[in-house]
Amino acid sequence: MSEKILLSIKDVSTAFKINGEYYTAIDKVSLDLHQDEVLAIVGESGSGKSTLATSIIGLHNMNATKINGEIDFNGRDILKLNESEFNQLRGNDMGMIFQDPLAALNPLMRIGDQIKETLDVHSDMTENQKNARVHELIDQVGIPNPERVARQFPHELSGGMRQRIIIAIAIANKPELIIADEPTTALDVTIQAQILDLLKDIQQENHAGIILITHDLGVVAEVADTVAVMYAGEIVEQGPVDIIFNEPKHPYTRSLLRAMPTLDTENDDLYVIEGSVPSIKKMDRNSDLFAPRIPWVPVTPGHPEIKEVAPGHLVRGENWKYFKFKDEV
Ligand SMILES: Nc1ncnc2c1ncn2[C@@H]1O[C@H](COP(=O)(O)OP(=O)(O)OP(=O)(O)O)[C@@H](O)[C@H]1O
Repeated sequence: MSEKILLSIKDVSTAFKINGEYYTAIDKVSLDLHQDEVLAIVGESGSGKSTLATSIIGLHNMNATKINGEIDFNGRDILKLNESEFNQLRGNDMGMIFQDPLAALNPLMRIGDQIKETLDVHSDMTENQKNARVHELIDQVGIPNPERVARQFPHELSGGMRQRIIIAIAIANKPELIIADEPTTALDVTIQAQILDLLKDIQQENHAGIILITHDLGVVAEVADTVAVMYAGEIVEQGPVDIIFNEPKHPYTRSLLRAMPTLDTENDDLYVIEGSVPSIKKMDRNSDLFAPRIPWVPVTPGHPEIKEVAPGHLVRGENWKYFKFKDEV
């Protein structure tokens, strides 16, 4: 992992307008991403992972969204860019990979033309150079017979192949930052592993920084360098991947890890975290938002702050110091 900080997110909060009122979906999130780093953002559904991603890539309807804070990307505060500057940045410097490749591809357009569209920002490339680059990209994401595939339509490819095409589009302009939101969730397990290997290869070849959003800790273990655990729109723990897996501190991180299926766990032995992530309308931001899900632990009043407990390892609040699972009490 390089020393160079590519993306620095400082105190970013995003609120959505619902029936005329704003509700906070992410609250004062701060993170750094280095060049060559794969940062995984984990948490259950509704914890704010996608909202963080879409806040970085500027994909919100600003009539109904308020974003505060600072997002510094290569020295520019991207929250201050106008729409056309943002579009330029997205096409060139940031690549995005989403969960559902079918939704992201145009069903009526040939694969090659869809990849080529991304290259159109380069007015200096000739048509032949673009075609050659399209074939090179299809080859780079591990699809055999690129000339033939370039002429095909999305429905002619399998789900795994389509996700490879999305990755080809995302890396077409060699972006420095790639944001992948649940890139393997829709795929079966063997294909998942191949796509993760591919992401890892690309990160090594292109020296990109990758933000990988997932609810799957198996995916995290496979590819991440660092991890940020989100709950109810906040980071509750953050650190290098081996620390998060081997010395997790926050009760939420420990619960997620305990709930993680392993090869030797029988399905009915799986730990279940009580309750669910509250809706943004019901979050009391003056409290410990995870506390209601561990009701046997005494509640500390007020809102817990995040603190560094060891170099590069941050944990929110103090109750991790005496937290025990219910069956250990
Ligand atoms: N456009 C929106 N308008 C109103 N509320 C929203 C909007 N987008 C997300 N939310 C709410 O913000 C909270 C965080 O959602 P978000 O999708 O970021 O979570 P997530 O961790 O990515 O979950 P998932 O894995 O299900 O996508 C949820 O309570 C969600 O209902």
